[in-house]
Amino acid sequence: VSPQIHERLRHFVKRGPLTPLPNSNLHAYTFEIDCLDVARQTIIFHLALWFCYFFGQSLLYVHDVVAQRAYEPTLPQVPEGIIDEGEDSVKIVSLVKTKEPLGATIKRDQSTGAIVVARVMRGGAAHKSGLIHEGDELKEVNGVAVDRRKPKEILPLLARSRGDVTFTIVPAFSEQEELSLFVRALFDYSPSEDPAVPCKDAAIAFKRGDILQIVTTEDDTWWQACHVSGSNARAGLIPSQQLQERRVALQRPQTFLKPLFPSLSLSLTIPAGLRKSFRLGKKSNWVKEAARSKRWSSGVQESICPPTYIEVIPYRQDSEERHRLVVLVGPSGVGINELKRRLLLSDPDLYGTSIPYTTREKRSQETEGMDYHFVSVHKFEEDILNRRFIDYGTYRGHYYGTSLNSVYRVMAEGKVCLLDVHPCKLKRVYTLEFKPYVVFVKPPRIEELRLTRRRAKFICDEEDPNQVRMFSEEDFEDMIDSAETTEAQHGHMFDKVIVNGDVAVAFGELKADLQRLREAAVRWIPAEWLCSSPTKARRSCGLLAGWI
Ligand SMILES: Nc1ncnc2c1ncn2[C@@H]1O[C@H](COP(=O)(O)OP(=O)(O)OP(=O)(O)O)[C@@H](O)[C@H]1O
Repeated sequence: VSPQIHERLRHFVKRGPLTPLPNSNLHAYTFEIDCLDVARQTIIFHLALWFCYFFGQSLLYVHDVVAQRAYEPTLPQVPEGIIDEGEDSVKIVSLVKTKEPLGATIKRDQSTGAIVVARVMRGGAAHKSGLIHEGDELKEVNGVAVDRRKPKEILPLLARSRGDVTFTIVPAFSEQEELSLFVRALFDYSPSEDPAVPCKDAAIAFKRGDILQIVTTEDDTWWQACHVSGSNARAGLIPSQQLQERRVALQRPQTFLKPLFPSLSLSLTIPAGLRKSFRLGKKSNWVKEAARSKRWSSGVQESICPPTYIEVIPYRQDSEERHRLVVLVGPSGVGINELKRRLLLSDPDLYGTSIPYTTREKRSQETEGMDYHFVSVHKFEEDILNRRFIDYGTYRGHYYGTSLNSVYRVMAEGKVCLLDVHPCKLKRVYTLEFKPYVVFVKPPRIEELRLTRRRAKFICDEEDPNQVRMFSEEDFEDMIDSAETTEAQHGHMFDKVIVNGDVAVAFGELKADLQRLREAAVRWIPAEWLCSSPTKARRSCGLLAGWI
């Protein structure tokens, strides 16, 4: 039956739509059923045909509407001459005017003479439409140019309007649109794993270290941002700084807020420039305990806010200043010296390292300026007073330290200076002058540590390089524990995190990364290096005060 019905329908359609009789009830339609051979059809067939026709006709009608896109609203023509070449883009807003007023006031701008929207009343038709905003410049009302009229001449135009009122508007330049705030994300975010995101499709994923442009911070909880690099420039939702801080605060262990031994926190100064494996070796239980307390206490002082985003600005490097400071930080024994050694060997003309200062006696096999700069106690203390050390400390009655001079020396040779400092001392060089690139060397999971370090030994006494020992299970645990704390406290300063599992892989990654850094025309540097006062962006959204 259906092919026949289809055939009949086609026939009807060709002949044009059927017209119901004025008394349109079911029995009154004629439907030209004469074209069917009534004699050969049962009553049921007629009824089926009738229904199919009825719905079929509707279906064909809908098809035509969709095919011709006749459902789209038609915008009025933009009158010629109203908009000059190169002028701001206009928008045409059509509102349905009821008896209710539009809920907006207009005024003449004193400086430009333009007619602008002075106020949009909350809850009024204009406000509810979301299409008219304060500061919008009115060009036309219902096709009549208004830009040379007085406000009182425009009101009658509106009063006369019934039904649709069409406005031609130059949208106001909104402060919020002006927001051009770049941040580096300090955490990984995946909307698919976030049950709280209002709309997963409207959000964007990012990784720690990604540079994001914040487009709007109107919503306190969900900002809008887009990736600066990459093909997808679509803005999407990201957790706001406040939201992320709240989330981290909820996850943070209570001990973080309660230092165990606050009084010990400043008493430990770890010498710089020493082989850290030696530091690992000299750890006594007391030292370990104190080190733990130091982590929490300094953490509380420095990281009241959990790291969320850090404001950055683009910095164009000129070829003259390609060689900068590369700071390697990480827990003792993680492999910083190993990576530094491999970099120096791979390209001795490109990389150099700062030579530590010490007050201890030079040994026969040591060379001044190669192993250490050997100086007197008086000279060392003078340099301490003159703030010439990035980091210094004492061991067995001798001073050891890394001086700013030794960094300047390497940089003056046109080399990339590889510096290894305790993260607490990073602040000393975290300035525009040095523009450090900070690499955090992180241990892998404990299983991989056991596997990769099963034959590794480290020097455990600075005074005696022959004193070596193997890693213990406790060393691994301390390394992981310390890495977590360092990352939580100083992670906002890290440009790159390298996991040192397989040393060849870690070295390859570090080398390639430093190569990319040298070749990059633009670098994203912390805004705090350049602007001590709040930036325009900070003012406009009232955020990012201090570090975030
Ligand atoms: N990925 C790795 N796989 C195996 N052994 C490693 C790896 N990285 C480093 N080592 C070895 O671990 C030992 C300690 O490394 P290294 O001295 O570089 O650590 P460090 O971070 O400089 O330590 P410290 O800060 O305490 O001086 C060395 O014997 C080194 O060769």
